[in-house]
Amino acid sequence: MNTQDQLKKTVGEKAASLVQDGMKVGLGSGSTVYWLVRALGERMKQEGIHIEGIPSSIQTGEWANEFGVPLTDFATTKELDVTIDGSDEVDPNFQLIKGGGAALFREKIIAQAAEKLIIIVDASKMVKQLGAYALPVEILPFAWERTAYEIEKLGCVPVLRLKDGEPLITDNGNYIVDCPFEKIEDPVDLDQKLQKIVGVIETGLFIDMADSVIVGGSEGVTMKEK
Ligand SMILES: O=C[C@H](O)[C@H](O)[C@H](O)COP(=O)(O)O
Repeated sequence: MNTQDQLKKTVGEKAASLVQDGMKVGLGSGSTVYWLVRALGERMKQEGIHIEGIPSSIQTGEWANEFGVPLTDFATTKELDVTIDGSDEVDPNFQLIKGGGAALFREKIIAQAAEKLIIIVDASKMVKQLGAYALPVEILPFAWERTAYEIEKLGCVPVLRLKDGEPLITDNGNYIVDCPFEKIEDPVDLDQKLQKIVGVIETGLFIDMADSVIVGGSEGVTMKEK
């Protein structure tokens, strides 16, 4: 396992240790969340705690099944105690860019449903300013070229995300465009402008949502609170 994967494992396990018996937990997506789900399954087996999760992607649901974390859904549960998720960038105000794994729409739903959002990252994701990571935006396949044209007016050239040479289809049946803004001076303003474009389903900007960030770096694990 390389150093970055070791850090992802460490922060995933740290976050799992904060989950308490009886909690309903939003389970994010991505390679860091893999370690979280695995550690939650371990805790359930070893400590006998019982939790229920709602996954933000088909992949996370499969991991939950693999590691024995029971799942529920929003038909039976409207509020979660905590959501734990990875991120692609985190700025000093805890504003986030997410969606590298194309799961941003469901991730934002489980983030909003939770009393607390904990973000787990290795130190490479901590940035002074958002934007070096191209911002993922989920858009409707219908007229996607027009939606991308409107996004372009905000200062980037959106790139349709492909998989095996074809447009990547999200778990929700939509497309993703990756938007290389490079420097996002005002994430709140950009998010508002993007949300106004008809055809934009959801943006990868998570504004004022994260409460804590668990960071794994060379000097160990630190938990930063807002
Ligand atoms: O759509 C994917 C998510 O936003 C992920 O949480 C994000 O891309 C971070 O993933 P990873 O932990 O694999 O770096």
